[in-house]
Amino acid sequence: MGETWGSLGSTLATFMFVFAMFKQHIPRQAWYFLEKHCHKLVSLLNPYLEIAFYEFSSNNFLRNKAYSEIQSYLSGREETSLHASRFKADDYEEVSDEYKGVRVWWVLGKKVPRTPVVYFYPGSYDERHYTLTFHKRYRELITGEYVNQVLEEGKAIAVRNRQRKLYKNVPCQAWYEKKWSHVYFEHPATFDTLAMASKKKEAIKKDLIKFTEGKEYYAKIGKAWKRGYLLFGPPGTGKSTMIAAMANCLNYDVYDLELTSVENNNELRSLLVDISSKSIIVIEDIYCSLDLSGKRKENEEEEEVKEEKNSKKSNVTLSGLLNCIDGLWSTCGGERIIVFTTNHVDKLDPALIRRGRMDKHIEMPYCCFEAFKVLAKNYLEIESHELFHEIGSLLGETDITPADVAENLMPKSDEDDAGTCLKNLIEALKAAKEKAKKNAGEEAELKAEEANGSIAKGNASN
Ligand SMILES: Nc1ncnc2c1ncn2[C@@H]1O[C@H](COP(=O)(O)OP(=O)(O)OP(=O)(O)O)[C@@H](O)[C@H]1O
Ligand SMILES: [Mg+2]
Repeated sequence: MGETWGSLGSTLATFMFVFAMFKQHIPRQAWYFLEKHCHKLVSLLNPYLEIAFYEFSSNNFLRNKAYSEIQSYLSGREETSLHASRFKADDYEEVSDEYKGVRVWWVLGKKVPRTPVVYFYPGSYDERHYTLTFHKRYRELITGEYVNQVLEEGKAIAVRNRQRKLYKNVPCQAWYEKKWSHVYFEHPATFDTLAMASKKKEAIKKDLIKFTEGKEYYAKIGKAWKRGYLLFGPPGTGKSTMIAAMANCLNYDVYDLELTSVENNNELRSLLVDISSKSIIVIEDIYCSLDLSGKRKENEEEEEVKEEKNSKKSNVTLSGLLNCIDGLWSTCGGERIIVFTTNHVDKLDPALIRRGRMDKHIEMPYCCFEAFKVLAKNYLEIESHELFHEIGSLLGETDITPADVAENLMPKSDEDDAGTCLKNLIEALKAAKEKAKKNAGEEAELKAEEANGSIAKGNASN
């Protein structure tokens, strides 16, 4: 067999040599004709077939799922099989596999395959791709059963090994550059450690779980499988902590979308379609990210003119954002949660936060007694104390954020015990109460002065 191939190889080489000599005398049309038929000849003689699976689809929007699944499958095989050679990226090393007694070979590469290729996904030749080689005789078995099994198994392995990630968008110069960079998401916040009234917390948890289980339901009612949450409240009330708790509860990735570094609506759209399912898309401080206080622009042209004027700054418009939240593009991916946070809920455009876009509005309030008890348990590992009563009544009289309570409860040295920390908190609460009283007094004085001024003005004009 080897000899046959060897002699065939040298015959072809001689043919190619002679062919190259006469090449210059052959007219262009004839050259193309010969080239075409030579390829046919080679593919006819080669008993092996190759299939390429490209990393990116030609429209450059999505990473091919098949590519990722094959990657997971092969890395899974590497872990389970003692004999499997290492499968390094870009090294063209071959890994063999067997299915129902049929041998196949996988290679990861960037170059043009030498033999005829069936493109499962369109892509340019220098992209990364896996090439699967097998004997033509088993074409149906391999392209059907085997490939399906690889993809299924790869998907299962990926879910099992999933280490969650925190993504942030990065400005990119060229289409092939990655739009999102990531680190591993390791925030320790959970719903157990979140300081909040337990009834409210349970309701949010149930809402989230119901959402994750709702694939069929969403399909039945004809709604995209996504849910919007608006978290609003003063700084330090736990909005970001809540997002971390949500991600940990659902085992989702987090995409932290910084709108100010998104150049325009088009870029926002392509960022969005690049987000995988089972993820939380977060836009923090939505009020500060964009000028969303004004009315929704009725005239798209107006926005385009504005876009041209400040081509350097972010030109994401309110309508662009709205389109991404619940326009047709928003349905790419599925099983996604969108969370907006803000300290200024009253200043947001109602279009942005209407139900359907932001389905659930969650107010993150100042610290109540129940929330304080969660923090005391987290920070001091106590569930009751003689100072709890006093703290309870002070919390009822003044506004303090969970962040401030937490800071006071945290022991600052080895000598600090629970009593010391609780006393610190009582001092902080009293100081906050005094401050609030003083501010209220000053405000009342100012109002009285203003009222007197307007009366005096009225008298003078009379
Ligand atoms: N409800 C809470 N439960 C537990 N910890 C909290 C809570 N709120 C605040 N904290 C603590 O205070 C810190 C600040 O909270 P966080 O960043 O979540 O506030 P925020 O509402 O996002 O504030 P900002 O509006 O400034 O972004 C957190 O690291 C956490 O330790
Ligand atoms: Mg925050």
